[in-house]
Amino acid sequence: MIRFEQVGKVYPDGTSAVDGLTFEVEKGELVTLVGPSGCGKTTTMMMVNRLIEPTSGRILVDGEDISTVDPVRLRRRIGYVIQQVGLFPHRTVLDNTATVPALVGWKRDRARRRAAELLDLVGLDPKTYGPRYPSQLSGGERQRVGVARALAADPPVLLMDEPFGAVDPVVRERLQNEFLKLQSTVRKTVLLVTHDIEEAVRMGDRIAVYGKGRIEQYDRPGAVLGTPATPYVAQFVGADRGLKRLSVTAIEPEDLEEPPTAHVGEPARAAAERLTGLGARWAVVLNEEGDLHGWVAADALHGAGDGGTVGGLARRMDAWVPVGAPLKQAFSEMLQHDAGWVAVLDGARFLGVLTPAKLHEALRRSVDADARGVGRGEVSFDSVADA
Ligand SMILES: Nc1ncnc2c1ncn2[C@@H]1O[C@H](COP(=O)(O)OP(=O)(O)OP(=O)(O)O)[C@@H](O)[C@H]1O
Repeated sequence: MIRFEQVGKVYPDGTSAVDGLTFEVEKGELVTLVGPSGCGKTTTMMMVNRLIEPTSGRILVDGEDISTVDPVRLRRRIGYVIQQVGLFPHRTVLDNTATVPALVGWKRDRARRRAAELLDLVGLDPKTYGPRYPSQLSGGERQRVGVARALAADPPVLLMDEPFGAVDPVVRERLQNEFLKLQSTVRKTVLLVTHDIEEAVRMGDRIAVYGKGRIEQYDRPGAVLGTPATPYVAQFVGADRGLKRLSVTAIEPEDLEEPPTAHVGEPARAAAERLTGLGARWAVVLNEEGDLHGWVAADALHGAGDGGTVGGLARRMDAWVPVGAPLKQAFSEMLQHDAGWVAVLDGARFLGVLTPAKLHEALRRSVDADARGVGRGEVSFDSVADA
């Protein structure tokens, strides 16, 4: 989809920004370009929409050498999101979002309808936010408008330069998650520039780690963390790269334990006896549909009088994550709620719990899979126990 062939850029003052860049981004893939300041990430990106022209090599988009494509026509196919967002201060959020469709000749009504759809998609209610001006938004909201605007004309390619750089870490993580969710539905071909290795491994299907003006390693996040190609990459990803793996390893159903369960309507006495028989100190409480209701302590069940039900003694389960979430999120929930385990849900349905021991196993399996260069799902569970 985007192909760099021996691309180089020397600025007029003689600065060589990048040299011999050769890599390919597949259709629907999100590639992060990561590296320290001045290593050539932005130059790389701006060559794709011809805001900067390479001095050697060529870039192909969809098989077409872009030096032969009219820049204006090219940019219609390429959405661009930058850190400073660059919204027009005197236009409403709705009109800002409708800018590109209007530019490419859509009728005003159609452009605005599309803009409203896009605002909705990035989590901003068009009725509330559409009429506002950019100065009436928070930094995170402005950033979302930037993303909506870039997507408005439905370009197949999206360039994002430090798109979440201007907001605090909490908002940043939320925006990253929202964008990943969005990307899983819109499947754009994305180049995302960041200097933050954590962001690069979280967001990227593949990562290009830049040294000065060149790519030191181009691979899946797990491989970059697991087997850094050069000492430079190892230093850049940091000594705590094992921890960073928590961000890129998803919780899968086979990671889960099945704890004792009890049902909302079940008599407390019966549940208490069952837990004693199992030697369990607590149980997960489910409703009739198998959805999570909460949890209950064995002590509480034992203390209940006749006629008490499990539902009456159940407590809310605060520590839970959706299946497929990264291990880091599960770990963070455990710490935040001082819990020894987290519930894992598929929608509302209870799938099981993740314990610290299982979390460790999942991490080991992910290391194992990357060491062998195979997908995680193809590694048998036994191989971890043997490792
Ligand atoms: N117009 C220019 N003229 C001369 N040199 C430039 C120009 N623009 C960028 N450079 C230089 O090219 C190199 C790469 O810059 P670039 O902006 O691509 O890096 P970057 O990795 O995006 O950095 P940052 O993370 O700080 O934005 C740097 O040494 C920079 O000083």
